[in-house]
Amino acid sequence: MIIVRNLSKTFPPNHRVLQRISFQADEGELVALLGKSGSGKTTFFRCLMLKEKWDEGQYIYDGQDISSVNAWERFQLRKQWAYLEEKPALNLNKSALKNVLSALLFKKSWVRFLTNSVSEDDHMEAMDYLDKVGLLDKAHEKVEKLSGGEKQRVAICKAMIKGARVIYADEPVSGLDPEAASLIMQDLQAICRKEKLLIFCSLHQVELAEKFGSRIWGLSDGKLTVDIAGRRLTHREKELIF
Ligand SMILES: Nc1ncnc2c1ncn2[C@@H]1O[C@H](COP(=O)(O)OP(=O)(O)OP(=O)(O)O)[C@@H](O)[C@H]1O
Repeated sequence: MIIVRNLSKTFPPNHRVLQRISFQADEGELVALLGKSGSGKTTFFRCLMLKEKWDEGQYIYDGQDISSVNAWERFQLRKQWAYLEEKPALNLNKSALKNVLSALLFKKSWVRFLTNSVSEDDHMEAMDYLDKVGLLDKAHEKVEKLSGGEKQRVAICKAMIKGARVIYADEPVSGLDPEAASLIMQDLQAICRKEKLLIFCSLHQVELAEKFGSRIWGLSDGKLTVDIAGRRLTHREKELIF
């Protein structure tokens, strides 16, 4: 699904953040990305989401070389990707349900877009996703009243209803207590398996990467120093990352 060869990124004047990163990742994989603070995890995601330009390297998505796509194709590609942040960008004054439905903005027909109307199907689909993440009873609750973990689950529902095929989750469980963090990781693992998504998830907690990652990557000094199937990391592997 994604093939990257020798991707490098330098911030001016000469801060090299990513150095010749190469990998292939496919649908159904949950890639847990570990790395020290400042190791380049966010920059890496931003490059893959075309929010940041890279200096050199080849990036192929679904067989298509990204360097050759035009602005319209980029726009279409971006619709297939979702970004989950530590603090999800939600409208706090609106209900969980309305926040989820807002992700349909670009999927709606023009008539429904202009009249801002929601079809019965959209409504049911949004409720289904909220149900899947255990938020059905909070569907009509204002987001400002939800906990950090619940807000993150609303953001996951937004990604799902948008029809995202790739999710970039940038430290989605930072700031959550261990139980809430584990629930979010369980949700990501479940949708990854069921919907055959490709999920990249940057984490600071090694244990979560070991428990939920189908694959574990380590980023250090701008290089992918570890790329293994999900399992307990050895001492040596941890040293290569931290
Ligand atoms: N727009 C920018 N201009 C210049 N330098 C930047 C820019 N964005 C990030 N950097 C630098 O690139 C390096 C990597 O930053 P990045 O945010 O990608 O790391 P990270 O691994 O996500 O960190 P953290 O775990 O703390 O979120 C840092 O040294 C940062 O200061």
